[in-house]
Amino acid sequence: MIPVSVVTGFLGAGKSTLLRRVLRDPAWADSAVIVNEFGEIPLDHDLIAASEESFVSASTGCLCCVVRDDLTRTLLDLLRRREAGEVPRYERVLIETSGLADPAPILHALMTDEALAATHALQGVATLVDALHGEAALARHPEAQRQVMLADRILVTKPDLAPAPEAAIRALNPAAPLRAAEQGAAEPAWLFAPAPRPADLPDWAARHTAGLTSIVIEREAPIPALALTLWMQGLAEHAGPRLLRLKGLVALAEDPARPAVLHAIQHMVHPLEWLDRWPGADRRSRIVLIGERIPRHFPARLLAAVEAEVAEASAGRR
Ligand SMILES: Nc1nc2c(ncn2[C@@H]2O[C@H](COP(=O)(O)OP(=O)(O)OP(=O)(O)O)[C@@H](O)[C@H]2O)c(=O)[nH]1
Repeated sequence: MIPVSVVTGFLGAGKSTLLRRVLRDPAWADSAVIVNEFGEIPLDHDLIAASEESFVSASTGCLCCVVRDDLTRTLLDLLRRREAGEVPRYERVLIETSGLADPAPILHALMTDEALAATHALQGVATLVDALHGEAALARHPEAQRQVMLADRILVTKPDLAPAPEAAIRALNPAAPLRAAEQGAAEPAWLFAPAPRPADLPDWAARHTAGLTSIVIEREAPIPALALTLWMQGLAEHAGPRLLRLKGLVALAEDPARPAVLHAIQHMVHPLEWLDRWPGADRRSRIVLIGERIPRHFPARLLAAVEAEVAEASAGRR
């Protein structure tokens, strides 16, 4: 039986940061990770730098709705390839749901599929709650509420930025063990320990925030750092709290050989990180935005306008 754990938590809570850290731990490196993202292009796949032994498989779309059957198929297909020696002989599977997934239908699928139940053992649900944004997400988004309600273990992330929103968490889940960890430094043996599970999880329909869309921007030409900064400020001013999440791999004009990793969660822009090299041959900048009622073409048009202005200003200085 292959143990399977589900890692969930609202947009930007720190799921990929945690998994990247877990895979760096030699005792947990032999894990297969299935990443699901809401945006149309997979980025986390490139951001969770896997070791030789581990294996990361990515899908986009809504895991709890559209691609729910895909998950069952992916797990069984992965197992077949493991037996055939086509992928590393992983010892467990960690599923990172998208921040907008309701875990209920996912758990239901994992628990009711016969072929899956014969080969895989569900260990539990680890839910990450962002100390800074968690309380607001729990108040506004049904996905975030379900993620906490169904948690077997709760990990409060970003304790360096704010105190844990314990009252909001306990109102939804009074009993699950709770810890806090900075930058994903949680104990995997605690987080992924098998949890007792009721045999009859109801087949709840997924609950979702209405009106969320994801917008993708792809760029051939590197973007000047100043243009990127002004663009993000402009977006924040225009969209305010309607911009839930922005992440990307960006070729900056100042250093296009290494991609900069961009993260913003609502108004909070995290400091840029850098990858040592591009994950593949594709060196285009790619940015995914998730928001409520943001006009589809607005972000790309704003970026083009800001770039033109920055180019004009620097030409004027020459
Ligand atoms: N200050 C601080 N930042 C953190 C911590 N954990 C994660 N972050 C940052 O939060 C941002 C989002 O982290 P991710 O790991 O990408 O979050 P995620 O849950 O995978 O995001 P989605 O895929 O959009 O759902 C990144 O900039 C991280 O560096 C923490 O403990 N403290």
